[in-house]
Amino acid sequence: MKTVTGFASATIGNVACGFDVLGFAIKEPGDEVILTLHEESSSESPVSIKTIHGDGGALPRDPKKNTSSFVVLKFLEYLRNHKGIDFQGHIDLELKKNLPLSSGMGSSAASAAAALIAANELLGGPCTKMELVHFAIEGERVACGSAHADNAAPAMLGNFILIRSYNPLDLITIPPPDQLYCTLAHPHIELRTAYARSVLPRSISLKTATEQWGNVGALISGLLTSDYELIGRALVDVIAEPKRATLIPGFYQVKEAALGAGALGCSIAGSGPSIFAFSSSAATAEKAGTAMRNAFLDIDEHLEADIWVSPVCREGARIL
Ligand SMILES: Nc1ncnc2c1ncn2[C@@H]1O[C@H](COP(=O)(O)OP(=O)(O)O)[C@@H](O)[C@H]1O
Ligand SMILES: N[C@@H](CCOP(=O)(O)O)C(=O)O
Repeated sequence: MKTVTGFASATIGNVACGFDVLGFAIKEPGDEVILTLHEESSSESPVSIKTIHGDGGALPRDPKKNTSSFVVLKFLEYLRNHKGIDFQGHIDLELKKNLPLSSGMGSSAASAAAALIAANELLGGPCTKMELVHFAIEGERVACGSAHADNAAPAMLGNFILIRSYNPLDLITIPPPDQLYCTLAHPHIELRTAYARSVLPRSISLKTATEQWGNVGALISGLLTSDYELIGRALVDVIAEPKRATLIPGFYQVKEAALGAGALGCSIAGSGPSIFAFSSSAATAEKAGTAMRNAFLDIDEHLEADIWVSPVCREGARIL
């Protein structure tokens, strides 16, 4: 038997104005997937979920419904159809779910990326990370009904990832500025990605579109030139945030607190309920975290929130 452990960290999709086309990874926390290879096939499915820790029993144990096992099945299918590798053994999967579910932290994508990096290592590394990312994106379809890449791609590849095109998939890696820090505040409530997508408008005005893509261009420019003031100025979302803010108790108070503590900008992490802020120093990022946590506590709901401060992860999914 051979055992391999894969790790993939939390990601923040959208990054305010880049709905479905921009995301980045932070260093911690993340999901772990432990795969054990058995040379002999022992069941109908080549992948079995043996244990899931930390999900409170919420996640599917059916290998075709959990993102971690589903993407390994897609990976094995690809090997058979495109690499001439017809896997005849069996893989036992153990998932350590360190990321909160429906949190806005890309938890399903982290499970998928961790499983894929481990499966690829287990079978001798037949694929590149750029090949693996296709399966991680498909895992999002299982998780929330849509194959958005802004969590899956940075979970696998690290850095900021801009999705220029979904068909064909065209991903652009943007390394982070050296002094960029992310503060992530996760209130202890759940907001399902699929529901948070259902509240979005199906069409927008030309004025709104123009404002949004102007900020996307400015944000990319700020990231590439390490222009921290421009990054903050461009962190404006006029499409998703106005609709989703109402789903997050205290959103505007938390945003004001982060900016008041010196953060460059602040918006919803992915589809929420987590909220992220950028700062140009670790000290300011820590101050913003304290302010965001206190703001969540001060609202009528008195929400507890977990806070993480992290630079952007440049490595992506890795073997532990
Ligand atoms: N292995 C998995 N890890 C996390 N979520 C999963 C997994 N498999 C299926 N899901 C489902 O994915 C949906 C999206 O949740 P999740 O990805 O945790 O949200 P977010 O991306 O906002 O953190 C949830 O309904 C969750 O139950
Ligand atoms: N672009 C997606 C991002 C979802 O991120 P998640 O971490 O909440 O799953 C969206 O905004 O729906």
